[in-house]
Amino acid sequence: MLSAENLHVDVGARTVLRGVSLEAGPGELHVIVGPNGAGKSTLLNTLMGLSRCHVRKGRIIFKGRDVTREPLYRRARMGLALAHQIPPGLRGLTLRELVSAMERLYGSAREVEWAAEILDVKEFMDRPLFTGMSGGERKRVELYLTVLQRPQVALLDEPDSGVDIDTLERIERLLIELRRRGVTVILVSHTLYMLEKLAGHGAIDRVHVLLEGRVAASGPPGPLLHALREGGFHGLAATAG
Ligand SMILES: Nc1ncnc2c1ncn2[C@@H]1O[C@H](COP(=O)(O)OP(=O)(O)OP(=O)(O)O)[C@@H](O)[C@H]1O
Repeated sequence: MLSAENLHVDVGARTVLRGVSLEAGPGELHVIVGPNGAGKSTLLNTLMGLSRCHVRKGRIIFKGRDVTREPLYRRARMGLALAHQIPPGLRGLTLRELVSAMERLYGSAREVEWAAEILDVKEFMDRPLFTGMSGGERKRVELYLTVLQRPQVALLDEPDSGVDIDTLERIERLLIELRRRGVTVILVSHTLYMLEKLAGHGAIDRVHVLLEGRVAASGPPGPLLHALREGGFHGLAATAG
């Protein structure tokens, strides 16, 4: 469905990714973990096609097509969506107005009623975006807007950061449901506790550990999450050599 082949990416004057490869099939949930600054957001932004991420080498294949040079809007039309780590500011619109505009673009919001329920966003419908929303509320709305695009591949950048434990549980349910519905998810997360729960449900297909712009380890979640719990990224880096 989506693969990165030996991606080397510069942001500004800095080389951030140094040969990253991964391959996610239909309906798979892949998790990217790594220390702050390892390049996780840059990887998602590059897959989405944000113009500040300059691909110096390597390719991105989406649905069998080389999209490395395709602009963001074309990738979005093909079925790729990104939930930002820090949702961009929107002004002058209520959530209801945005939902009805998106409904015209992507089809019925009724199709994703299940996501509105899981994320419990109804109370925000008549609030202007994102005025006065707490960090966790904003994350829920951002996730809902991503699902509303009915993507085939959802790139989720730390949807779980700064949210309370009840919201974490909602996000877990959302991830399990997206996977069940055949949506491919690439998730960046620091929440080991949530990842272990998801792995316990058999909901994670693969974990990739990114260290200094390279995939230091990649595999099924059990052994990798265990190694991270025991030794942190430092321990894993030592094992990976
Ligand atoms: N425009 C830029 N100019 C210079 N360096 C940049 C730029 N954008 C990102 N970087 C650097 O690239 C590195 C990777 O950033 P990125 O946001 O991808 O990390 P991350 O793994 O997502 O980190 P975190 O876990 O803290 O969110 C960081 O060291 C960051 O400072």
